[in-house]
Amino acid sequence: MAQNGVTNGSNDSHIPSQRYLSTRGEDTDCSFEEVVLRGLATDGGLYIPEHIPQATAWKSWQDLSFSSLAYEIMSLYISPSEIPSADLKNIVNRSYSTFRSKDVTPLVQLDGNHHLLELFHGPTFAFKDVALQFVGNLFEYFLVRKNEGKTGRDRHHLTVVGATSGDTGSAAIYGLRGKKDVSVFIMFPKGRVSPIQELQMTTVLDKNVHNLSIEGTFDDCQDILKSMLADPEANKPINVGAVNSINWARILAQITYYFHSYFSLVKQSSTFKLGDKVRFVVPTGNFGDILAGYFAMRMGLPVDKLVIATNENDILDRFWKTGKYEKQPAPEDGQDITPEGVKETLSPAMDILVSSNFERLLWFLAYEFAASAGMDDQWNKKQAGQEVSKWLKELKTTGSFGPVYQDVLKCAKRDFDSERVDDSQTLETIQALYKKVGYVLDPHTAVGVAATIRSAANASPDIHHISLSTAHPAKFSGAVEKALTGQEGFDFENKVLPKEFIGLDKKEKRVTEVEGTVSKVRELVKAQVEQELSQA
Ligand SMILES: Cc1ncc(COP(=O)(O)O)c(C=O)c1O
Ligand SMILES: N[C@@H](CCOP(=O)(O)O)C(=O)O
Repeated sequence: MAQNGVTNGSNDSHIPSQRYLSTRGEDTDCSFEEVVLRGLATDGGLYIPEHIPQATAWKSWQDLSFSSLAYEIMSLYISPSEIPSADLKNIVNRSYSTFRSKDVTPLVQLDGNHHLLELFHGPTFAFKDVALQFVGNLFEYFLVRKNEGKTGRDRHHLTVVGATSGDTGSAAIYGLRGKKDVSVFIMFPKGRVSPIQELQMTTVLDKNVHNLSIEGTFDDCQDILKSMLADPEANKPINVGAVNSINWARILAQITYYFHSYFSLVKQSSTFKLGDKVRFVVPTGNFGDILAGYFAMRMGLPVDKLVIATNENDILDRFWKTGKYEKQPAPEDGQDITPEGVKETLSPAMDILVSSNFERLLWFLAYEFAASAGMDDQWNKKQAGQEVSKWLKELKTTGSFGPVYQDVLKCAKRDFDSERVDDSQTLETIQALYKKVGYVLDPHTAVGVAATIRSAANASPDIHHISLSTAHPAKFSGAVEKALTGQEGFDFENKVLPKEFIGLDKKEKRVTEVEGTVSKVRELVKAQVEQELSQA
């Protein structure tokens, strides 16, 4: 094995690579490396694998460690001709060695058939670490390989630009800080991330890390990012890459914990057997986390339903109820003005108007609809790409599309349920669970737990629910203290706050305020990268 886990030859290099295509159908036959380094497809769509692999041997994975399981799953999507097996194992092992829990993502029983999947034991205390520790090492791997024997300006330099409502930013920074040949720029909406989230980002002073505070919402930051990625010519000479869940590697890495938690449930519960179906409930914003569950299900994991839990920014919940995807709901009776923009809620990481990964699910729904015509796979794929392009164009120009065909909505409802949880229900859920079992939920997880309680009321009593716990409660002290101050035994400073967060506010910070336009952000990024390269 050479530097940073890159090997030069492999016995398995004859195996053909899994190929990828864009949801808009114009960008096809791409390698895993191209997909990861580009982030967004060249036609503005999102990359998906040409085929969802079947995990025929999934039952034999039940005793594997988290890293070994991740390796097995990823091997089905990344051919050893692209990343030799020994290298992939090395990348995966290094990525999960930074987690505080030996199980990486432990499963905790809350109550009867309700379990909580704790995804916050990584460096930044949020579920994003599971993917971004891996993505950081993956970028490094590809860059080391590309730059072998090259010096100075000949080296390939990657400029990662990210948009965050709080968690992706710090997880990306911790995944990439100090790495060679990479610069990281994270845009966050000024005043709309929690104080701890902002400190987690702005107190990282590595030379390759830059925080940009943008006047506007998360959607504004995401739009700037997408515009930059869609115009590589204007970015020249820098190569812009993505760490948001538009990057396929993010989704891929998240598939592991659906399988892992399923196997943990089999081990922990006397009433749940290998092969039984489970419901996963996922607090949802950009639709990345739950999409990984969809892939797990399509690979063969027995899933009864995937339950989308939204806050008051409920575009997805409205789609599942009406088949219409619209940024703003139509005014209710007696209300003549449609409320404008995103709502600020107690679960700010999900304060999103448009969910970027929903486009990936739309492609699979459109493909299934096309396949019912009985034509061949190529035709179905072409139809799916055209349909998705049409829907997304309509969304861009009118702010909505749909209602989609009844059969498309039927397929969506077969695999998913949806629940909308408002702020008062979020607070009630944090309080009720604390009183019942003494467990402190973060507000995003509470949205999921409230949805689980509703889902359980409508499901067979035998069905087990796994709620995804997406962040540590200390990241959202405002909501947690609002719900629990005065409750017996509640002591935020001494019982909730992890030692890693103490004193963050006293540390030196670095952040730049930037006007929220593509041209201003691009200008700043280019100038900064030029400076970094000239000093390298
Ligand atoms: C704590 C937390 N929960 C839930 C979500 C929603 O996840 P997704 O955007 O993948 O749907 C996010 C942000 O992405 C988050 O930071
Ligand atoms: N909630 C996210 C928003 C960005 O989502 P991503 O999963 O697409 O990166 C955040 O915390 O930044």
